[in-house]
Amino acid sequence: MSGDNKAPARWVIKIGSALLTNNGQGLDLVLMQAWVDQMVALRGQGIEVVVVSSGAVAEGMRRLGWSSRPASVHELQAAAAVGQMGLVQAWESRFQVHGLVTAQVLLTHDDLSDRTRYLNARSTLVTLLGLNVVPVVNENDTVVTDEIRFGDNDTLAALVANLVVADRLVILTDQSGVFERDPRQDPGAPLIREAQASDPRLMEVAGDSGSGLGRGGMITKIRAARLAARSGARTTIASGRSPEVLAALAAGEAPGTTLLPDTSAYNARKQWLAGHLQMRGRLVLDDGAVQRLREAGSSLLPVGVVSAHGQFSRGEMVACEDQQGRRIACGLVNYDHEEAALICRKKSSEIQAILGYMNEEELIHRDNLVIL
Ligand SMILES: Nc1ncnc2c1ncn2[C@@H]1O[C@H](COP(=O)(O)OP(=O)(O)O)[C@@H](O)[C@H]1O
Ligand SMILES: N[C@@H](CCC(=O)OP(=O)(O)O)C(=O)O
Repeated sequence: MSGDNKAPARWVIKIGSALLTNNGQGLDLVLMQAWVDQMVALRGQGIEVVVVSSGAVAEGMRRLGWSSRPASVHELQAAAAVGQMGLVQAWESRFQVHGLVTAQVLLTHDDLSDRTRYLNARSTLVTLLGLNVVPVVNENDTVVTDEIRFGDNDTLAALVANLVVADRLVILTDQSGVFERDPRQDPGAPLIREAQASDPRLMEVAGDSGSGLGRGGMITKIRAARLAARSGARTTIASGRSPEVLAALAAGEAPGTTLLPDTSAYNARKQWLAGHLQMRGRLVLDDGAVQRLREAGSSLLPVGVVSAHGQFSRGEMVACEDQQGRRIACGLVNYDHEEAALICRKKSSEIQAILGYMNEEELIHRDNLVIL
């Protein structure tokens, strides 16, 4: 089993309110188009993109002619409902320039804490990515109550990064990154270029939101980096106004502040996978496949799979067993149960002819496989 192609990289890109709405003056359509152009280029390089877009409340306030953030939850929710229309219209039309379709995904805390809803949210997002659609995520502000709200989209973006097991979380904001002191108070403060996400000093330098529009400030961004690190994602906090910031990241440059997971991204992701997703089915492997998985750390190709059991969708967790029923590994599968049944024992070069399309040449890529 070799499967040497890299699994598609996956980035979650979060854009904050002040940045997106030009400090509350209205959606910055020029900047949005610039990010969209770069995201489309990322996709051309094999990087799947999920957008987490704030700005519903800020845009709703502007549309309703409110100059200060209302105190009552109901008014905030009303503003979010108005503003969300503007947000999704703007994203959809910017991506349409490139012939791409977007999808609105509104999530609440319950969606990510309940096991079944978590897996449904995951399947939907992974399916959308498989369909070449760009998901645009926000909190479902109109139905959340204070006790159950994420409150800030930094946390939501990190949980989405966990959900889709992203490689990278990019938080675009109105500052160039994390500074040693809030640059709104001290414009001379030096920029922190790189740190471990877990570094306790970060919590000391990070302050609240200085814009009055965003909710989180730097504290929630650092916490988000820690959450994202659990599933192996590195986080970049950078200025969304810096030209070509996403393209620079894709080119291997490090604009802004990079916050790294403690263990290698690979190990963190594997540990997280092992503990956080429910098994939805089983693949029975032949002896050769068992040996390649254990000894060579290879991907699982369909040719080494004898049979598929259970009702799993693409992107869900399945167990890999030997023919005596011993569990060897588990991992995120690239095909659903019907497709898997059709391609078992077949060479990857035959997938296209059998299914009429090919997602990936492996059933489970080694990056998404945990050997037990
Ligand atoms: N150490 C720090 N480095 C950079 N910005 C900081 C820091 N501490 C606090 N901030 C504030 O965080 C703000 C960004 O957070 P926020 O307004 O919530 O943005 P967003 O809307 O992008 O989520 C910055 O404008 C800045 O005033
Ligand atoms: N769901 C809210 C998100 C508010 C929020 O977290 O804003 P930010 O701190 O700018 O990312 C909205 O769309 O207004």
